[in-house]
Amino acid sequence: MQLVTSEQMREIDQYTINMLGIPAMVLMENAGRAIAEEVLAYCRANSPRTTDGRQPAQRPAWGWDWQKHPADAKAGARQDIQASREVIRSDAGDREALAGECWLILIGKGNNGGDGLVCARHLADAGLGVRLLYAEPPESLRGDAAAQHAIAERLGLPRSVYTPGEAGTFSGCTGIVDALLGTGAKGPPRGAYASLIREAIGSGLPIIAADIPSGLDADTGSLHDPCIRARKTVSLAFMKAGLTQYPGAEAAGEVVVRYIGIPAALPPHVPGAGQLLTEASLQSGLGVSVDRIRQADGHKGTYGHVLLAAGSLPMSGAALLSAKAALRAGCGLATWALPAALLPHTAGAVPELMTAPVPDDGNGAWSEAAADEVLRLMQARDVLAVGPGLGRFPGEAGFLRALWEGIPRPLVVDADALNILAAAGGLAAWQRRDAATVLTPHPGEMARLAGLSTAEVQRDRLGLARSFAVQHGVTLVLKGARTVVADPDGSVYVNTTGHPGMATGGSGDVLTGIIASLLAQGLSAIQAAALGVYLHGLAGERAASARWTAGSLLAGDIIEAL
Ligand SMILES: NC(=O)C1=CN([C@@H]2O[C@H](COP(=O)(O)OP(=O)(O)OC[C@H]3O[C@@H](n4cnc5c(N)ncnc54)[C@H](O)[C@@H]3O)[C@@H](O)[C@H]2O)[C@@H](O)CC1
Ligand SMILES: [K+]
Repeated sequence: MQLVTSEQMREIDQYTINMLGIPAMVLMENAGRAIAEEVLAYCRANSPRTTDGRQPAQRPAWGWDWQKHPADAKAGARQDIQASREVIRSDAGDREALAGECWLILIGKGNNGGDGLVCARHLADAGLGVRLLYAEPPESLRGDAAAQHAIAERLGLPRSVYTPGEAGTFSGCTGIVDALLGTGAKGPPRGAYASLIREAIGSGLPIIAADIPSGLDADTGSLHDPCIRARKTVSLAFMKAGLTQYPGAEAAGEVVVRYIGIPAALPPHVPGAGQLLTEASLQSGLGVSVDRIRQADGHKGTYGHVLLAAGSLPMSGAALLSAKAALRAGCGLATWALPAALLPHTAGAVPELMTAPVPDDGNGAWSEAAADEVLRLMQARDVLAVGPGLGRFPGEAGFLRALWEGIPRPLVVDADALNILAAAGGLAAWQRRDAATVLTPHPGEMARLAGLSTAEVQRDRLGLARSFAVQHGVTLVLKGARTVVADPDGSVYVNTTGHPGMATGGSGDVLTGIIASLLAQGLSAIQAAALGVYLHGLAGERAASARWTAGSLLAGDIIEAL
């Protein structure tokens, strides 16, 4: 599924209206109607007055649901048809059930407010009580939004203009539609918008947001103060990038992307902000399947050989987790290069794993000289993963630089290897590698690599990942909820799988092993990184739901679920 920024959405709107000739009023009509359908669906699923015995929609405890664009998949088209049928049903049968509902529609003065006015009209027709609350006097509306206001006036929809602090603003209401600010918003909500948002949140009523929650930065997912907290957000035409990233994803609640007549194919001059990683987009966009098929006549050599330079006396488990994950992700062989002193303590822990002890003066630590042995081992291996549990040690920069420059094969750099890279001047000071290079930082490691604070990294994860990958010619996996994967060619992917229980020690080591394994099986850097984060998240979800609660999930469980 395509992600867009506000600016890109504006260009797409303009192209659709001016170049294709689809009238803006048609788009607004479709948008408002789609939002109304989502309000009705919400009412039916949550109202005690629902009498037709249908099960309320199960809201996922995390993640989001979205309605697929009809062009995305046949399943999506079916959902759209079903949504229309439900409205017909409501016209005929549910009026009584919906009659107790009274929704307050918050109207801003731009086109987002226009969408709210269309929504109100459809809700009233479906039998809901509606009240319009304008943030500013309706005379301030222009263009299509003003035309929608005039229609609402002729229909006699009850309305008032917001007065801060006035008693009774929300009394008798069962829900709120937030149509205050959309993709045309600039900066934190000002004036009446700010106080109305605060009062709406304070009312405790369920809120459904039109396009984006007002106060959200639609590009980055950071929140202005104040920002609407929605139960559901109806993203129009395309998913706005900021809805995928925390804290925006939290403020948006369940996200539903609805088709409003804007073609699914982007205009030629609009690049898009990225793609959501789903099974469908992995297959169609990146040409990889989640099902890893084995050849009938394949042998262990067919699926590649991973070398792992990892582990030190206090952190040998990190290497074992990476190695086992690599084997579970399907590589034919894995060898662990380890400081020799670790061998007696770890031999046989993963029986399928080969070991290659590296001289260490008996201290269980790495040294600059150890790079020679890793380089020698790499002559007969396909991929090197370096970092998990590596530790910091004298000569570390020389060690890593020797591997970085001396290995003409794919390289996965994680954990302490990333910290070594950052301490040695960052990527600006290192030459570009020709072979695939995948970096897998968590936000703290990313901050060190990019010379930023962790908060700065988290403020615009998509933008930073893209610019870093392009600037340094590496494939970047910026971990965290909704992991971002960026390719040196500027393409960006946002993962959709994962589970809060995966926030546990060793989870990243497992991911490193999976990505290295997929590289060894011949996938490109972006294929391996994208499929790797998708599978890692999916395995985490399965491990959590099958046997464990979120809090008790261990990294090893993710490997078992692979
Ligand atoms: N033709 C189109 O372009 C379509 C637009 N659509 C809707 O229109 C929205 C975009 O509409 P607009 O571009 O008119 O913009 P918005 O409706 O998002 O808001 C812009 C208005 O809010 C004011 N404003 C901006 N930032 C503010 C802030 N921080 N505090 C207070 N006021 C602020 C501006 O002065 C402007 O009047 C989309 O999000 C979507 O909901 C849909 O109707 C589909 C078609
Ligand atoms: K909104």
